[in-house]
Amino acid sequence: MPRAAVRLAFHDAGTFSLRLGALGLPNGAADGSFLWDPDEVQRVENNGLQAITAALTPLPAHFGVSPGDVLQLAGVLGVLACPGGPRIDAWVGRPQPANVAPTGLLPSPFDTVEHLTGRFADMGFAATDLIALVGAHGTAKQRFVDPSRAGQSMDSTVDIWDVNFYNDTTIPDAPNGVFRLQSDVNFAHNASTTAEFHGYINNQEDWDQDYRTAHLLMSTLGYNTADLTNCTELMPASINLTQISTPDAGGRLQVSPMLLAAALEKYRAPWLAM
Ligand code: HEM
Ligand SMILES: [Ca+2]
Repeated sequence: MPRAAVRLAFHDAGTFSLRLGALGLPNGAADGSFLWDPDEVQRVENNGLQAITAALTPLPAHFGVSPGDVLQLAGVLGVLACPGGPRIDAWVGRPQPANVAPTGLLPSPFDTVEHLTGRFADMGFAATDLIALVGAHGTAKQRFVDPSRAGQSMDSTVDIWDVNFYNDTTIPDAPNGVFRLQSDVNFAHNASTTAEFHGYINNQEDWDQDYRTAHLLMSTLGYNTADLTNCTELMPASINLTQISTPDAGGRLQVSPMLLAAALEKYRAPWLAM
């Protein structure tokens, strides 16, 4: 469910378009329109997001808040639920969705790098933001790109929020059992993105920082944070990966299941008590 929440947060924000906005046309913001327009999740590009959308749909009415706040908070919590996932600043106060999300704007794994960087620029992202954001595929699985390999993950440590994705996507052959999206492999090698992509290999600290900045921007696309309220202090603490793991011979962190269970307990406790 946390993986789906992160992807949903992206699909909610990923129909934002500065160009459409400049023309005075509807430009899907990070407005939770998935929880408001029952048809949106039926679009083919949103396959796999049905369960998380159904789980979140009753919450705006239940809590008396907007769909955008519920959906984007779920995305921030989804990242935080991953061991090692950073605490992204959380903002609330988005108004009700103003319109159904425009179609044809979400990226396909078969789009060219040029198209994808253009689309992200139209959302307001620099190439660095895009390359930091796709690092979320380090905790992603695919089901619909190749159904015969459904359930395969996009890096070799899918349960952990780490930078192995960048290495696993760059090396000539995919590690055993890893499914690489063509678009991610292209980012690793294309002249316009390869420097950013390589910059995150073995560089957890820079990635965390850039990811936090870019995800915050993503979660507020279409809004000005001056009109929103920062509620980051209500978020649970993140799980510090280095405290619950030891590096193996290859320098990769191996998580201790016992310490991970204890950390998850600590993470969930304040929320379960509510
Ligand atoms: C170039 C842009 C992107 C493309 C082409 C892309 C494409 C995809 C595809 C094809 C899948 C697999 C869907 C399936 O078959 O089940 C996927 C999964 C996922 N994507 Fe992306 N994505 C992009 C950017 C992002 C961004 C910016 C984020 C979040 C910040 C993100 C988060 C995820 C997550 C978390 C999953 C896994 C969902 C799950 O396991 O349930 N993606 N993406
Ligand atoms: Ca939306």
